[in-house]
Amino acid sequence: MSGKLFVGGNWKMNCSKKQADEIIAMLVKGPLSKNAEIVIAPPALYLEYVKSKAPAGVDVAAQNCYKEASGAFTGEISPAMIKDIGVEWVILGHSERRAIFKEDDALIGAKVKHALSAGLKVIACVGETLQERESNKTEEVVFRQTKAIAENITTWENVVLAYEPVWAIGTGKTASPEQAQEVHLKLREFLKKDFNKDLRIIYGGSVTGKNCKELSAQKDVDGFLVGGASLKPEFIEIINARG
Ligand SMILES: O=C[C@H](O)COP(=O)(O)O
Repeated sequence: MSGKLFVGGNWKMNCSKKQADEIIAMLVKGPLSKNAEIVIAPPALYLEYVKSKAPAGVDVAAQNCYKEASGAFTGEISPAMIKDIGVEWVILGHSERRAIFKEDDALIGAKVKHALSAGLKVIACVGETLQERESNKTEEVVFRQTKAIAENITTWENVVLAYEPVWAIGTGKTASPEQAQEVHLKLREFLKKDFNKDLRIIYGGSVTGKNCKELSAQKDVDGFLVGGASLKPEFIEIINARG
């Protein structure tokens, strides 16, 4: 899919207010390519603060939300609350949510549906573990996860699909540009065949200033979801990967 390079920065459970200020100062200084769509995802506690300080052209995302608008769900936040503070995006289905917090395809699908109906835009994540890749199950796993998401999409233009092989997340072991391209193309073909739709498909997993250019040059890589490097100065290099 052509268009701007989509660059998401997932801060995960990192940063203090002071560190948030430092990252924002780095983004204010830039330079930020006009050919990039930038979305940063701080922890929920800092969403409103980061939103108020982020420079023009940098959007903000929550890292998760629940599938209901309100109620007795201690510890959760709803899409309505995210919208209420002026934040437009949410990340759903991240592999850390799947593995550590035991979120399954059905819950992720329900979250996608509700977030979209509340007017949020969604970065929905899929990806196989090392064991699944080594037993040739990559396709089966990412198709199953993508199907559970796609079946719940009502507004396709408001969804970005993030392919994040679990073995590449936070490990320094990036998928090669060929490995990323291969899965992205398969996902695109799957969406076309089963849903007659296209989505922006971004790559996540140890993206750095060093490997971003080659990855971003792949035909079916529409951008990145960056973890660790989104907290560092090299995030600017990644934003500018395509110039
Ligand atoms: O959401 C981001 C991904 O989990 C990638 O994290 P990473 O860049 O630290 O490997």
